[in-house]
Amino acid sequence: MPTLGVNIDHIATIRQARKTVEPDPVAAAVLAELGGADGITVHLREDRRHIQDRDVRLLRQTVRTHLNLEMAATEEMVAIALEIQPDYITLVPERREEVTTEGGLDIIAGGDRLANVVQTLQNAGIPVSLFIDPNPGQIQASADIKAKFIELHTGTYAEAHQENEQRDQLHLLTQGCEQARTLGLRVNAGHGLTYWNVYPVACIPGMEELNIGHTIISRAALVGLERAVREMKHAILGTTP
Ligand SMILES: CC(=O)[C@@H](O)[C@H](O)COP(=O)(O)O
Ligand SMILES: NCC(=O)COP(=O)(O)O
Repeated sequence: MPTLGVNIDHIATIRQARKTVEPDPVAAAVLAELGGADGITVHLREDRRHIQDRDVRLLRQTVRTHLNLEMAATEEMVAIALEIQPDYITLVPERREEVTTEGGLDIIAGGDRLANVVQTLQNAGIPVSLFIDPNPGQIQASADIKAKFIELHTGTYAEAHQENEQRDQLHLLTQGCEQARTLGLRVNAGHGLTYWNVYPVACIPGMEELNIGHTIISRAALVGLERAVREMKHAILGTTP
């Protein structure tokens, strides 16, 4: 079954609501790891709406599992990544006006510029994951530019409320994972996964890591972060806490 990367962005959202010092994402990462997180994911956005540069620098020193830095494929972010050296990077699309990530990165349109970003980061020893829709053309393009991983965007699956639509989206994710593995890509998934919809995605053969944030932080606000992470680990395994 896949491992769990806990995205702690929205711990920082609470802090930034008052531009104060608490809750500290660095402390949250410790609690998430104590609860069983296999990795910590943070999205350093161009607009710094939640995670700050200071958070990423301190997390590099304190995370004991692995640190996944989500970022746009910009010069600014590449420079930060090369300085901080996360365990891996996930390139994601970004629009300042968006509430949250709205879709996958367009690898096909990214062309040589995106290929050069992937090469620069991987030449520096940082494996790159590309956050993409489960689209065969985007998966092929990800392999063509020699990314190590893809992260399949599960947002459309998560938003599907009809059983047949959920089934169709799950099939797309399963097919996408199979195609990616055949091309030598390692496969993660994430976005919009919850305690109630995660298990079918966790059962996809070859799925390595699920990056999950909002639902865990939401539950943590009521029951505490260690417990929320432990319960997500059980949800992924299909076991009872
Ligand atoms: C790429 C993705 O789905 C999330 O990891 C991303 O971090 C969402 O952005 P927010 O955390 O700002 O909602
Ligand atoms: N890449 C997905 C992620 O890190 C968390 O997304 P979400 O669970 O907050 O929607």
